[in-house]
Amino acid sequence: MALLWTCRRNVIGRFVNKMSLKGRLMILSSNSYYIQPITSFATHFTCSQRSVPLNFRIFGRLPQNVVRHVSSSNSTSVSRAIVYSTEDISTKKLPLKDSSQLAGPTALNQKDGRVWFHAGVGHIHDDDSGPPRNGEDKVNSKQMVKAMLSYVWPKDDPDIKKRVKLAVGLLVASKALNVSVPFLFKYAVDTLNVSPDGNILNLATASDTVLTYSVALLLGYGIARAGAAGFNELRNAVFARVAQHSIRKIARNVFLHLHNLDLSFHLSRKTGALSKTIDRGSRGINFALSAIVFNIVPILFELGMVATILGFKCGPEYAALSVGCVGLYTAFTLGVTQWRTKFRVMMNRAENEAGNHAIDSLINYETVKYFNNEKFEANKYDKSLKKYEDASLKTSTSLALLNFGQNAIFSGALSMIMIMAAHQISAGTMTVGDLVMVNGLLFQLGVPLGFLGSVYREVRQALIDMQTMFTLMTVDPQIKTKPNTAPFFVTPANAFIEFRNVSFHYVPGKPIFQDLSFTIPAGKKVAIVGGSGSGKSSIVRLLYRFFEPTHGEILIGGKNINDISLDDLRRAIAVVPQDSVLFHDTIQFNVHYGSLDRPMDDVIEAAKLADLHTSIQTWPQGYDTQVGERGLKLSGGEKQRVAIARAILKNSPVLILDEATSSLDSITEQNIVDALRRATQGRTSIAIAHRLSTVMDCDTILVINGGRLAEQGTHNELVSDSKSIYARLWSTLQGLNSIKNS
Ligand SMILES: Nc1ncnc2c1ncn2[C@@H]1O[C@H](COP(=O)(O)OP(=O)(O)OP(=O)(O)O)[C@@H](O)[C@H]1O
Repeated sequence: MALLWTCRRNVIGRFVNKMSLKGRLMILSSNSYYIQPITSFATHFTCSQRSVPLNFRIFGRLPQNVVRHVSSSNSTSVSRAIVYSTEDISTKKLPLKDSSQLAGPTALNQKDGRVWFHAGVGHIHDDDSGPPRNGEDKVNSKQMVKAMLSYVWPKDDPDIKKRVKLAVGLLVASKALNVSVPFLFKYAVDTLNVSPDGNILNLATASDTVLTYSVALLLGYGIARAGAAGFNELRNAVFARVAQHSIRKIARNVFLHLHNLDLSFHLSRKTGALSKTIDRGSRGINFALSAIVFNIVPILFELGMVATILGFKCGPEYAALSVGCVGLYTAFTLGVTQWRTKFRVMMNRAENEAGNHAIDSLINYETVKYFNNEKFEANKYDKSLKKYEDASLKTSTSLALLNFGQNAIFSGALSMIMIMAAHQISAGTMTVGDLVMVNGLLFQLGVPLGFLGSVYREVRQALIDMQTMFTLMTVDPQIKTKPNTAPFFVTPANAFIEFRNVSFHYVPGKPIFQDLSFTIPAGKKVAIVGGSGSGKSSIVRLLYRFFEPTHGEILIGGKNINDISLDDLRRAIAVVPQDSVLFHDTIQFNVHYGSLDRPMDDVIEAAKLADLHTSIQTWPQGYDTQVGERGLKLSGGEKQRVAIARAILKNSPVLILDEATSSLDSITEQNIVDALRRATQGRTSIAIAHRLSTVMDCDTILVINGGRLAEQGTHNELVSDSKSIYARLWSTLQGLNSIKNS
């Protein structure tokens, strides 16, 4: 059953209108509910500052008017909401009078306190960059036109403006010449057909003047046609720079914007689809602009001219018929195109699906091979291709219908006008030249009209693409530098870190930290250990402000990291992540990436410290060795050493090593541990490791368990308490080592 929620008060952020999400309604108590997402992006489901209705489809039986005043203390829950059944939304809203009348768990047909529901407003997304999410309110047409104009009419670029003006001038000239063509033809025909006294001309006795005059007119006809085409092409050439310039500018801006968005945003999006959004959106601007300025407006302009000429020259019925024909033609075209759009959407979707599948499958080449799943992958790919094939067939068939209908309308109107003209010619009120002119004018009008369907469809698509892209531009990063934040420099001397009563979760209902507190003194080497999934890497993400705690504070140098600019904070921390992903470039580029303005000597020094330099020298191309996509041509250990080298090159007062040596053999690991000891001298360093042997010499070891700091101390202190988690971990490790060595 579909329900309407009206959020009354903003809880977390802005609500996304027209979205499609899946989640489950958690019932905490008789009047306390919250939405538990089951897809990652649904995490972003929030209420609006505005009242925004949203349809929910609940799987299971639900009474008509179900919940009133949904509330919960949980930060991700709806603080206050009213739920109505959809049957009532258009006419009257029927909230329950009393929240005590809430449907109980049985009525909600829920299991273990959960009701599964599917929410959606029926918005068709033909682009799997996904529906708008957190903070993404769809931009409206006005905002879009404004944004579009800012690129084609840039305030600070007179050259572009000049080009736009010139292009419009060329357009008017081209249309004026175009309309003059049938006139010149008419006069040429009349000159050759009718003598100055109004009788049929006998060409055998006609004077040379008649011939010269008609030749001049026909020459003019040719020049006008060529001129119209020439101006048209010139206009395209002049406008090309405007279009390309705006595409480049907007693509750059969107790209930069994407880099400013939160990690959580990127984790919930498909990267391929995002790049498509930029690509399609920026091209969409060009297309929509060109189509509107050089197609739709010119058609209207030409129709106006033709109708006026026909009205004055041949009579109002001609004007009415031609306008009527164009009106019917347009209505038919738009109607059928609208109907056909869904096939196009299906095609796009299937194409994206097939593309995503192909990429995913090829990226996982090795996994596919390890499990002999080539056939399975091919079948899955073929399923998407089949969908594409079906949709593509429907697109072609419906196009045939569109073309036929357009031709039928146009030919019918043309014949009627010709018959009317023939009557007038026989009555002597029109000449044969007039008939030729009417025919020419209508035919000329038919040429751009023939493109109307595809232009309309493409413009609609372009507008959707632009909307997706501009909507993306409206997404505000949740994590950003506060305005007027004063510069703050973390130095090795003040790089002490404190987590103060930090609570955090990625997904509501699954807390990662609860009241986590610890301090890391400046210049000390601290290790964080704990079971897999205990939240060790999450500590790093919180410190780096990739995510924000739901409660508590994180301080560096005695200052809350929220009060430090992201730039200052992130400059102070160098991270060697758990999965080191490299750029598809050379080793040198990848190490240099740690600090692009440092000289090559420093790059080599960092590589030496990371025990990488010797390996690099054994490769034929040395530092110019290509590492392959995501560094796939390097071994796990080599990748880790590149990541360590670039972190060393960054030269930050805080160095974080997240399982930085997990892929190394014992000798290399020992070399690196020694090197890191030197590199971390005088810096604050945090080492996350499963292999406790690598953290034995740390000044403090923090043991995380159950979202809290369970233990802390030096290795010896922790091992001496045989009941400690650390001691148990240590003895397990020792046991494993003795099995290995026996
Ligand atoms: N973006 C995310 N969205 C939802 N859950 C997440 C996300 N990132 C991590 N988690 C979950 O948070 C928990 C802690 O993850 P984290 O990576 O911090 O653990 P860890 O202690 O570093 O684990 P390991 O030792 O296995 O690397 C895990 O259960 C993980 O599944």
